[in-house]
Amino acid sequence: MSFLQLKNVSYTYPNGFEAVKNLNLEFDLGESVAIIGQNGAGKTTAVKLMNGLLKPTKGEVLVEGNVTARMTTAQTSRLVGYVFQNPDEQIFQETIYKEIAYGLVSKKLPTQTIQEKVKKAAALCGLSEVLQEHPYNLPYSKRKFVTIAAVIVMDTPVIILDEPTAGQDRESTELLADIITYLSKENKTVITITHDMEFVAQQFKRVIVLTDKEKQQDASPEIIFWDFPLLKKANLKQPYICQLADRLGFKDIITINELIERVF
Ligand SMILES: Nc1ncnc2c1ncn2[C@@H]1O[C@H](COP(=O)(O)OP(=O)(O)OP(=O)(O)O)[C@@H](O)[C@H]1O
Repeated sequence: MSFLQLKNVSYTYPNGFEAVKNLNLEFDLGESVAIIGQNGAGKTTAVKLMNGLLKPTKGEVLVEGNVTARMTTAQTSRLVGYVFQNPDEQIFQETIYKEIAYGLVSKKLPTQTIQEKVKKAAALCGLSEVLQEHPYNLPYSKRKFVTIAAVIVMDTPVIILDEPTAGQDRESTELLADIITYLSKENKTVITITHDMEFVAQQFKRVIVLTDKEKQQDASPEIIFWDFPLLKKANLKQPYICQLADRLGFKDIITINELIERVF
């Protein structure tokens, strides 16, 4: 049985708008998965259903075999951590240390354990030097790493990152890739929503495409980024390396190394 399952899940917002329809998905521990799709496709709604912030209006979400509709949001979020799209919806402490430590303090862990865990999460997220700063002394892109550290520190089996690449420069995107790789090695399930197709091609072996509330595809990037009707339907662009390979007459390539091997 998969750790996280969505079975025929639909969600209609209180205003009557259906944002997710008949979604069936399964995630195992240790998997690293990207969710992509046009604006408004239902990606954020889908992940909020996974961590219990929303409960399905039809179907079931199961975490470790338990139905989230019968769990409190707090219980579900102890298993499925969610880093919000907008860090400013998540940050409310006056130092970065306190922000990362908040969940651990709520769990009443010993101070030394808290210090050790915060130090480790901060180092992973490139925040070791700024722990005593006010979060709003950092730029928006760095505040996103504060919220990532605050979720990682809770050690949940599943971690959802909602658009972590938005507004990030090359160095920060590489740091994100390192964080995701580290978490996968720790046997965490990492589910990442992103509009950065280059990042998806480089980082993920499994990609889920949502369009207009429904799942269109759940496959490897090699399949997804060479499925032109799907890319058109989902309003997605091929990564540049695929575009170049296509012009050179090669197919099914998604990395620079693959292209080099074919050319030379
Ligand atoms: N609280 C809400 N009440 C009503 N409709 C909502 C609410 N939140 C989101 N929606 C609508 O549900 C649809 C799906 O939104 P969602 O944020 O899940 O999409 P998304 O794929 O994450 O989009 P984006 O890539 O732009 O973040 C959109 O049409 C959105 O306007």
